[in-house]
Amino acid sequence: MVQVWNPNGKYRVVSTKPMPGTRWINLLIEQDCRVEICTRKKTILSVEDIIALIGDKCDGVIGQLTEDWGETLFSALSRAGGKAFSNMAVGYNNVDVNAANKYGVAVGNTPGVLTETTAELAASLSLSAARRIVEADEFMRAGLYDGWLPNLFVGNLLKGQTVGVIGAGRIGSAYARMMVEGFKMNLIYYDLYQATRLEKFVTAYAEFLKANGEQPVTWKRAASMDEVLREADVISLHPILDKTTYHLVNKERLSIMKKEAILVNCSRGPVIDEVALVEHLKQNPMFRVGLDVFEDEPYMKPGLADLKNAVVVPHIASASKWTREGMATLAALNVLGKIKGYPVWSDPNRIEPFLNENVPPPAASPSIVNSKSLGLPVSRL
Ligand SMILES: NC(=O)C1=CN([C@@H]2O[C@H](COP(=O)(O)OP(=O)(O)OC[C@H]3O[C@@H](n4cnc5c(N)ncnc54)[C@H](O)[C@@H]3O)[C@@H](O)[C@H]2O)C=CC1
Ligand SMILES: O=C(O)C(=O)CO
Repeated sequence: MVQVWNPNGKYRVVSTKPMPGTRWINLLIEQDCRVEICTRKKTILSVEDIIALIGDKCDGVIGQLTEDWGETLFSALSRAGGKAFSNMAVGYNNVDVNAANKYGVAVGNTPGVLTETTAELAASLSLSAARRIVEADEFMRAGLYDGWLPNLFVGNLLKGQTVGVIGAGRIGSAYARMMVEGFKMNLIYYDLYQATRLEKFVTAYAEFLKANGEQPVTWKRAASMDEVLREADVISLHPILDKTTYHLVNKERLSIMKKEAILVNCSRGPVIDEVALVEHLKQNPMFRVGLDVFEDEPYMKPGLADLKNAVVVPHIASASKWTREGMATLAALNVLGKIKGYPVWSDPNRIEPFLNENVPPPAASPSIVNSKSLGLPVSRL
């Protein structure tokens, strides 16, 4: 149930799951690591399962967003001599960073490499919901199509409508750009910070459209999230999950959205109150959702699976081959960097040098979220 690579390696690195590609394994082996990969069929490993994997001596662990990395696991890792953990994910709401700090364990994540892939899935869900693709597909397969009809699966036109983005960070901004440029939608966004590059992009695109005699697109930074919910026709959620974003979309907020709006969630399930959402979908058949994430993954709240106005996929937003291999590489290099005493890369938004397969990666950890708390040195590169 454990696959071992380079058994005589000096440092023991455990991966709680097999991960795509082989580059991440090779990079670890080249730096004298013994790599142990858990191959158990059980999808979600418990804290006890992971304690058993850590054992008595473990220098670092690569883990998954389904695992509960809190006090118990960080103390177990620390007892085994480990100082490094990396999630194979950009989101790390499954990690208690304070507990990691207490045991001096560096916590890595994998930003950037999944930005476009995740935004593309959000765009796919937006289109699937707007054009009722899943419903129509089911209809065809059921043999119900008996000829073209003026009223068959009529959906929403995106062009000229308003796309709303909540959390215009890396992924939210990439999604906004796709929807604005791809479908000539106007943008309204809400974030704690100004998305300057996104604003500049939309302004430049508007100029381009105007110069070509077309209606220019517009953008607005909303003063509140409610403003986005009231005004947008398609709304996509891209904030981190923390105390401030738990149930950000609840019963009251659903009620202020347009009756024919589309809501997409590729962030984390608990950002939406899913029970309230199921009720809202039942009451408003023209309201549609595209969901990649769920409040109690892997489960859906009762009733959701029966609703035709919901498109649901199993947390696959980052699932492209290039991205998943890149995530594995970044996670492995986060752990390796700490083990080898390398500094932390100065800009986690500029991770390309780590992904170039033709040259060795920089001697740094690409992204350590608690580097400041641990006082880790920063790379000058
Ligand atoms: N479904 C999936 O497979 C994936 C999900 N994700 C999720 O997407 C999240 C975002 O990823 P990135 O864009 O790379 O992170 P990011 O840090 O670049 O963007 C997050 C944005 O949310 C904003 N934000 C934080 N609190 C907010 C609030 N209360 N209201 C509005 N905005 C708020 C931040 O200011 C920031 O701009 C991750 O934390 C993760 O949970 C990421 C990748 C794949
Ligand atoms: O990276 C993340 O946060 C995910 O959800 C998986 O890609």
